[in-house]
Amino acid sequence: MPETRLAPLASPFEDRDGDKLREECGLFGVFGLSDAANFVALGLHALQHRGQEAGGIVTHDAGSGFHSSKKLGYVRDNFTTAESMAELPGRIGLGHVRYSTAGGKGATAMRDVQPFLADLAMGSMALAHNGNLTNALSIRRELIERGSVFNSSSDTEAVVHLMARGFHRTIADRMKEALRRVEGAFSILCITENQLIGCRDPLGVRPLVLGRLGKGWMLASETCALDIVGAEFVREILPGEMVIIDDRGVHSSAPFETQRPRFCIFEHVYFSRPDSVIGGRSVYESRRQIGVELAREAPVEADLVCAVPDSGTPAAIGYSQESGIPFAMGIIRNQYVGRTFIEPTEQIRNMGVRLKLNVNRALVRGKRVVLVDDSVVRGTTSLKIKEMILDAGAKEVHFRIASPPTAWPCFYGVDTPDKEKLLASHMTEDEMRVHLGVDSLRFISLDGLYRAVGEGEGRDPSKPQYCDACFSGEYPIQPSDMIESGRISLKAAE
Ligand SMILES: O=P(O)(O)OC[C@H]1O[C@H](OP(=O)(O)OP(=O)(O)O)[C@H](O)[C@@H]1O
Ligand SMILES: NC(=O)CC[C@H](N)C(=O)O
Ligand code: SF4
Ligand SMILES: [Mg+2]
Repeated sequence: MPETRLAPLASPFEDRDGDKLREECGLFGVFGLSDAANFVALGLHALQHRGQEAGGIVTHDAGSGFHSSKKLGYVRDNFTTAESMAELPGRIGLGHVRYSTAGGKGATAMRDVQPFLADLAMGSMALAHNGNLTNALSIRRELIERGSVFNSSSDTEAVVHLMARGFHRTIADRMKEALRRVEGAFSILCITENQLIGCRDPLGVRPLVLGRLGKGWMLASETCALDIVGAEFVREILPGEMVIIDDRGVHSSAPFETQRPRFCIFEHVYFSRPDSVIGGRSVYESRRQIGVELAREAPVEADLVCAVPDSGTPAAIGYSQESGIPFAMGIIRNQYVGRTFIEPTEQIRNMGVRLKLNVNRALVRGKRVVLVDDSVVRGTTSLKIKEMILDAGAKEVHFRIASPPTAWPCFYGVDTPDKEKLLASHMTEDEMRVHLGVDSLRFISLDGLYRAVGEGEGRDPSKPQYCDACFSGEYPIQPSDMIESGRISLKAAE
């Protein structure tokens, strides 16, 4: 018989060292609509940018109980046929698209794909998570010692086991009890045989919104997922709030001690879709405004403003509007390359961004070009694009970046390279300019970014309004597992 081994205990929360800032996960839950799985599949499709490794849907049908389907890859390839939907009957549904932040290196293993379906003493439930738990490893260790048998290498599974071992009588109360024990960032959805439950961590690091369609309710990571099914946006779930949705409506409670919210500012910069609305602000408008602030902070004489598409586009438009320099499509994106393009051979891997982006040679020849991108992480994209654009005959290249230098890793649901691989962790802005070989390079200031997302006075250093740890190194939640294992030493932890 072939041997089956679970990953060794130490591996689940190793630094995954992705190449880039990888997105997070997307959540979509439906209550009270027949064929809920159809809505879930559409909602997940709208949230595909948040995770492309895998997707899963669990439904509950009053007659036949729970049904689950979990697959690696895109929603469009796995959940679009009538047959795949027929396997998921019921009027309660929960879906998840995943980009892993915990678990073994490499591609997502099937056993880590969410939602997790579990039988508890009082009934079955399915649970899905966006975020990352910073004390999952120590909880896992403790629970394994007490006899829990973990089936995945995901941090999220700790919540399931805490719920299974809880003292309370209802699933919602068990969930509260479990979530009071975990630390980190979480927007979590859970379905039972008669409820859809949603909860945001006390700091509200990750998003979660409530929508309504006819007699049905929805909870989703972003409003763009409500739009795709024609649902009305009702409101955001508040930081630290739990909502329980059943046939009588939506019931809200506050299971945690109140804390000052610290929403992830990078959601505004990059992760969320530009057609989503966060905190009453259009993401597109925030990004355009970042471009406006950048043009004020870092003007330059040039002939064209071009975006590194797609995520740099709204900021490039803002830069152009404020500076008066015309916006043009100097870089064209191949729409058929996903965010995680399969790079089968070394030779193809080396082509890197060329697979996705190409320079509009006729346009940029002889021009002084301002290039606007949302972020510089390792600098790989910027380096390649600069080469391509100079090769096409541009006279000057000026990079303008719509976020401050990314110098610190994220522990709250975004997979980041090791700190030393982040260009900004060991280079000043000017050293980066020399490294990238461009005529000028400027990042938006942290204050400028705060202003662009609606904080007119900028960042309040005594009470920052957002999580901005990847720029500031000020972590609002201790990454306990990482500190305990000696893998990081942080400003905040020193
Ligand atoms: O400095 P780097 O390490 O190259 O990382 C920064 C780049 O990575 C992201 O783009 P990516 O190509 O990953 O995806 P996108 O299509 O979502 O912009 C981001 O938008 C930057 O362009
Ligand atoms: N990116 C995320 O939000 C991931 C959720 C969870 N930590 C996982 O790895 O599956
Ligand atoms: S560290 Fe950065 S990416 Fe992570 S939650 Fe905070 S702001 Fe967002
Ligand atoms: Mg990009």
